[in-house]
Amino acid sequence: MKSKDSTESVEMTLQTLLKILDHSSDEIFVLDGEKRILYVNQACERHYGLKPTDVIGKYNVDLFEKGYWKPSIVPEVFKRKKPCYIKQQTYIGAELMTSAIPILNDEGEIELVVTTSTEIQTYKMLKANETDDELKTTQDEDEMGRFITNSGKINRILTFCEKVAPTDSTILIQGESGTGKGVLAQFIHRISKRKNKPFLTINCAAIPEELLESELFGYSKGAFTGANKTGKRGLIESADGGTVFLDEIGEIPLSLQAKLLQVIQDKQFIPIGSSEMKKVDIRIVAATNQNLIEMVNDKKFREDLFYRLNVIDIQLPPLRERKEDIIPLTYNFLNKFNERYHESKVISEECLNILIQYSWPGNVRQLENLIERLVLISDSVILMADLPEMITENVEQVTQIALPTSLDKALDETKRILIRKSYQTYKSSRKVAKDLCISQTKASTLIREYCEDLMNK
Ligand SMILES: Nc1ncnc2c1ncn2[C@@H]1O[C@H](COP(=O)(O)OP(=O)(O)OP(=O)(O)O)[C@@H](O)[C@H]1O
Repeated sequence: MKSKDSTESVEMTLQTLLKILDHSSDEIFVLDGEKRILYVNQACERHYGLKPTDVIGKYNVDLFEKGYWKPSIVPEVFKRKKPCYIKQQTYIGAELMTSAIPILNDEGEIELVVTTSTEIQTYKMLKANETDDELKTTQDEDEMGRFITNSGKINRILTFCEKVAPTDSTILIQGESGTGKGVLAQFIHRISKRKNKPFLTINCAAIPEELLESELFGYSKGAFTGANKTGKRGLIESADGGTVFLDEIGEIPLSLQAKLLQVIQDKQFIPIGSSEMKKVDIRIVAATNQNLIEMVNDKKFREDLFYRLNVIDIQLPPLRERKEDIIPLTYNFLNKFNERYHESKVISEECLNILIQYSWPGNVRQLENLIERLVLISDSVILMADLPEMITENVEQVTQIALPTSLDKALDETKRILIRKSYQTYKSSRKVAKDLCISQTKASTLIREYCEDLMNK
């Protein structure tokens, strides 16, 4: 009797087995002999910001070429047909120790490769002799210009940046606050031929008007009372050969705009108090969350400067218009703050669902700040209850799709959420149709079906 009980207790269904694999802290990744991905467990989401369903069935090389991880262990294991070990870095910031074990068939050909990846951070946290400073420097260097995204829109922008980065054209990045304009500027610098020269940033809104000129252009000795006796190089001169990122360019006073125009047009300027013209070789990337055209119309921004800055214009969409980025960014920040605070917090699926639904008025910066706070205040698993009310009160109740019981139900729920959100914003079937790229007839039918309670509000 006793032995039957114990046999029963170890009997496992496929579902139980999959559940066990999904709860492994390590990533398990299985390839077939054609290097196609047969299986990956949930850890995949933590490491690459991709759901297992986005990965299974794809060829390994296709994901590798998109840059989700580097380097690849697969060519080596297929070549050697022996277990291989490697250190990898994923594009959302996880560092992995990966082993790949080949399983051979009777002919000695590779039938399967089972790859297991462990986060190195777990070991780093145990290494008491490693100083915080050491950790931070390597991390900060790695992070510079890494633009985390899973969005088609952003990927098109990054491809465009790859085309324009090698030129010296001035670039204007427009987008709401916190969308990543600064990160994009660094990305452009990092892939340009100026990458080994300085990348210097100045926030035109953060420096008082009277100091901005000397910060940008510097001054000669004795230029004004209180000035440094030896004079001072400005940011533009210090960045010679590199890139100057002028953040919040809309705030630059009219009085300085002509001088900036001269730098862009003629690559030269005169420091305060000097009579000597200085030559510089810089590329300017500017950013703003203001409507510069309106400012030009209101005579607050010089038209000639606007056209000079706007040679290449990039519009960075807000986070609510690229919700596919929420998961990879969340895991990226989770990795970053877990490492910074020596924690190993994980996030629950219901919590992730709420983050996806929220509209993020403060964009990526708001998400980053929230994840930092959650890493500090939550227990080992970040739960919905840890989220601030401001977020939970402003999302649709979607917990029921966290674990959908069927594909139809999940699709129906997604449709309901999208249509209600769009209708609440636009209140017209024509605009909803445009917003969701469907016909107006279809929009009207869906509004009647899902938004009855909102129609007379
Ligand atoms: N795609 C991204 N990948 C990783 N981090 C990002 C990304 N986008 C933004 N961030 C992070 O979000 C924060 C805000 O980004 P950033 O300062 O570049 O935004 P911004 O649009 O320049 O904001 P502002 O207009 O207020 O200056 C930064 O800490 C940045 O590291």
